[in-house]
Amino acid sequence: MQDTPLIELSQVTVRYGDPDSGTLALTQTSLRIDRGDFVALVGPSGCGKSTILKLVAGLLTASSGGVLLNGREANCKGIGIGLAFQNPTMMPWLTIRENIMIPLKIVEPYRGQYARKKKGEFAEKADAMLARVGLAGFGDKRPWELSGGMLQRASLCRALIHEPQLLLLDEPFGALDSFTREELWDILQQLWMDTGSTVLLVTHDLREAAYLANRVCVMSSRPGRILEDCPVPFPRPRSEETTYQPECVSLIHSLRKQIADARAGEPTQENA
Ligand SMILES: Nc1ncnc2c1ncn2[C@@H]1O[C@H](COP(=O)(O)OP(=O)(O)OP(=O)(O)O)[C@@H](O)[C@H]1O
Repeated sequence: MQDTPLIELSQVTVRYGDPDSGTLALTQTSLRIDRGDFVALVGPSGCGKSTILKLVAGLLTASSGGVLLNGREANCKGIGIGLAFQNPTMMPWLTIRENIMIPLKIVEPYRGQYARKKKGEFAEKADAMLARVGLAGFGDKRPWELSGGMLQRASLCRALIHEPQLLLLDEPFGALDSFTREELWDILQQLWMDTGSTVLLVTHDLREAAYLANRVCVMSSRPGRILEDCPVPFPRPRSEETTYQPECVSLIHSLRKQIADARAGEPTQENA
């Protein structure tokens, strides 16, 4: 018997706004993600990638079809979820350490212990995470004192500090220069390998998808659905060099072609 997947979308439809005439964002979308997997969602702009993340996070309800998390209907409280987006929103009046500790203030079982532990154990946990991402000593700084890349590192710490089972990432490195982005791929890969979290990553960067993911799911143009589910078989840990190996280059070309076909509304052919 197969284990219950952590995420299961079955024949999901999402229509925003008016139930008859609103924007149809997703149709017949099915996706299964097992615990510990790392899945990248790619596809034409506006095809519904972020909509899938919102469904999984319990921030949006499907118009029809099923969205199960750990076998139960998805809602914000079902399992621990970490979130990181393209532009990390930090509270400017808090230090970086305090920003990172925000999930501990909100999520049980940490919430009940927050008042007692925020100056001791929790602060040490935040500092240890900052050190993991190369930001040792930055805990007392305010957000405006950090660069975009540093803020994105801190935002990864905040997404992971409550040890979530699931990490949802929406173009987290999209706004960064390519060197910083590649450094953060390495950091994210290490964090994923160490924590065993399940990751669902939305990205427009196909090299990023091939570097990080175990599977890349290619979506059709809006209304979106999953067209192809491409395994990424390269051994771990991967490095920037991995993305220049012929097998990886050919995978990236194939993904690019599938998305170009999807944008043109043509049927895709795997590895064409
Ligand atoms: N709250 C909303 N109300 C109405 N329409 C929406 C809403 N959110 C998204 N949409 C529409 O639904 C479609 C899918 O949006 P979504 O943000 O999921 O796409 P995406 O693939 O993440 O886009 P991108 O790659 O450009 O970030 C788009 O046409 C978008 O305009």
